[in-house]
Amino acid sequence: MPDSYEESSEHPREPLVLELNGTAASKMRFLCVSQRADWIGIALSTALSVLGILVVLFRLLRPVGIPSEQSVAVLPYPERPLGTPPSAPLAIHFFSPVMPPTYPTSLAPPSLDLTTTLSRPSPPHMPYLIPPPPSEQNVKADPDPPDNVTNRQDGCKAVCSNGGCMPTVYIIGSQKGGTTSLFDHLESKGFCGPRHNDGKESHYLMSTSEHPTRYGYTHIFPEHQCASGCWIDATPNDLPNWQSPITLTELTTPRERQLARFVVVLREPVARDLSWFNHRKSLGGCSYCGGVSGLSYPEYAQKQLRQYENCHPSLGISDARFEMCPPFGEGILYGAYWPQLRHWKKIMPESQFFIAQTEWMLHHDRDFKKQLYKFIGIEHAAVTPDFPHTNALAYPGKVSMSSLSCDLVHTLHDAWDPWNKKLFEEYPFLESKLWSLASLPCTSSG
Ligand SMILES: Nc1ncnc2c1ncn2[C@@H]1O[C@H](COP(=O)(O)OS(=O)(=O)O)[C@@H](OP(=O)(O)O)[C@H]1O
Repeated sequence: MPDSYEESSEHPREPLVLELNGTAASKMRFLCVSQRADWIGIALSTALSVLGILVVLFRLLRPVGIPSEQSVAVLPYPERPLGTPPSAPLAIHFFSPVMPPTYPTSLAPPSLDLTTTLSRPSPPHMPYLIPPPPSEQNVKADPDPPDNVTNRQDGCKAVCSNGGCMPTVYIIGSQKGGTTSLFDHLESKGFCGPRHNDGKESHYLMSTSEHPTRYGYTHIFPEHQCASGCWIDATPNDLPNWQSPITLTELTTPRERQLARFVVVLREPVARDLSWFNHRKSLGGCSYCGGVSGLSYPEYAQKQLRQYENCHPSLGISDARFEMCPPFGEGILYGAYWPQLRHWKKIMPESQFFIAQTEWMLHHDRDFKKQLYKFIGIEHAAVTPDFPHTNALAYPGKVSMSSLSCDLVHTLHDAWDPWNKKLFEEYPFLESKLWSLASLPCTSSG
């Protein structure tokens, strides 16, 4: 048996049939490998050529306007806890996330009304409205921003890249909590809302948004279309929406998440629910108004109560109940703020939330504004008195709380009360008396 065997040029592909001892067999393996190398080489080079052609085709066919991969943050997807993610009623997807939307020219950026240079505060120290700072492991690392991001850290200015900006202020709730008046006020101070839809709410982060992308979201906030550079997304459906904070995490860089400030104004739940009922009634039929169609408020409320009582009552007042009975845009759990905030705070650092009651905001508007301005990085802005009163949506049949029977108002109050108690325990700076039974007007049956 020779030490080596070279393929004969005369019989290049004839199989070898040899009797081998152990040593020869081990050598023979190399011979076979070398014999097959040609085939493998041919296969590999063919595969590489095909791959090359595909890459060239892909780059040629990619539509103009889609960002390159480097401009899209690839971030870890937070694990979704037990239970299906709830949805919300405003199932509106406003534009294709693939191509940039067009913006109405009528939405000119408002002028900046800030008295001095804006400066972003270090994590806020406002004992009245802000919960204590989070533990260190709660605060996410802040690596260097990517090269193509304008690194503007001052004041409320957004981080912009590739022509779009990531807002730094989010009014996430509560729906019917006076968020439009609050937004209008901040707009009068130079903040800018999304350049689509109603100019206030993007509805982009909610579970109903199809294929949200960083590009699609930031281009609702186009660079150079806001004189102050301070962008807000004021979508109040985000607070009860399971998906919203998860999507926001997917679309943002760690730095952008660190700059984000979440403003939450919570309205007494019975009043909030009635306002949301009136809102849908006032529109006289709309894509998300089905829930109130043909129902009086007492009928609607009883229906919501029954659904709530039948949905995992054994889970009591718990996160699990909220997860298992997701509020699809209405009902008792839609006004249960405690588990909603807990979900958000599992994903975003606690120190970045500004939480207040609507009633407090309206009755202590100067104090509220001072604290809010500091929180969002415009502490030098002049505090102008009073909030505008917008979005009252008056219509002939508008139901007032004082016209409702005390039996109904008390029953509703009792349904929300244990959720409110949890909220007050977790945020002792909130005032339980503002939401007490005595604060709710009603008509006694006797
Ligand atoms: N300044 C002032 N004083 C008293 N009440 C006020 C004020 N600003 C807003 N509101 C009331 O807030 C309700 C609208 O809330 P939102 O703007 O958050 O609604 S929405 O979710 O954006 O549709 C809506 O409540 P209802 O009137 O009960 O429907 C508004 O009247």
